[in-house]
Amino acid sequence: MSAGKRFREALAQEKPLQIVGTINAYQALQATKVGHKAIYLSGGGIANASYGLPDLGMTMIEDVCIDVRRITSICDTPLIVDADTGWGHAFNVARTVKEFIRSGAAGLHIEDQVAAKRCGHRPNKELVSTEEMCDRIRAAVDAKNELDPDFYIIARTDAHASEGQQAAVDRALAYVEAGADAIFAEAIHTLKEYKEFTEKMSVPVLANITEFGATPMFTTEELAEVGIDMVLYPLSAFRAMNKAALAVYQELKDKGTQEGVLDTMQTRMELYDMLGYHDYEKKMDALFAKGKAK
Ligand SMILES: C[C@](O)(C(=O)O)[C@H](CC(=O)O)C(=O)O
Ligand SMILES: [Mg+2]
Repeated sequence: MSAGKRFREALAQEKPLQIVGTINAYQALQATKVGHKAIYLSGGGIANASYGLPDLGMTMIEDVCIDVRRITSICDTPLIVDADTGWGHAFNVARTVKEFIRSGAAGLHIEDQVAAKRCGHRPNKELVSTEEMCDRIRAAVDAKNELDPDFYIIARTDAHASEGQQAAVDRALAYVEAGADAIFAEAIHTLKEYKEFTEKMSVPVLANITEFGATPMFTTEELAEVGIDMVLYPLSAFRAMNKAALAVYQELKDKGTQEGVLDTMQTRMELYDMLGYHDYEKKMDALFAKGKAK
């Protein structure tokens, strides 16, 4: 079953479908173990974690594909990937889609910002025209139909901040018309506004419940009531990991021992269990010369 198909099955099973950010392959395993049915690779997260850069459109397609492959090679949970602005004109967008599919992704979101993009929750975002964004979507749909027709194309509009709610809804309607499978309404402020989206769209709508941004932390229950189909938590675990790591570095520097932060750490056994370490070890002992010699 293609990754796109697996994502569509997950979407049919859970409403709203929680899509949780997994910054690397290990986190993908952890999210899956907990029972999450869909995972996400954040563009901001790749820029921050893999390159130490801000989320300002500085990473490129291959930078992203490297991280996509790392996750999909070890984890079957369908992965939605942040394609930012798609890295160029329509032909580039088509390549982006094909490379994502070849890398094992289940879907992507592509946004209507200019190439010099910003995080969706920061001021002064600039958008391309509705026509140019529709070209991006048409190119994406055309490309996925060649490789995986179930690959899921989510059109993100950042228009709410600069053009207002009505313009954002109008743009989203045009994006659906252009062939988007779903709409990502970015940086929305109220449940009422989400409801306007879900009532007007003939396709599923995604709410991005990222922390410390423009959108309050609405619960899945509240979002379900206004018809939201997918809820994204792009960087929640990443932010927590960062804070935990900083505390460990600080503790080592200050105290000369990690004793005081040991209870914040996953144990060796917990780590190994997640990785199936012991199964690998058994295989090693059974199959390979070095193991047999012991
Ligand atoms: C979803 C997002 O595009 C991402 O890259 O994860 C970001 C998330 C964030 O910065 O909190 C965005 O909303 O622009
Ligand atoms: Mg992003």
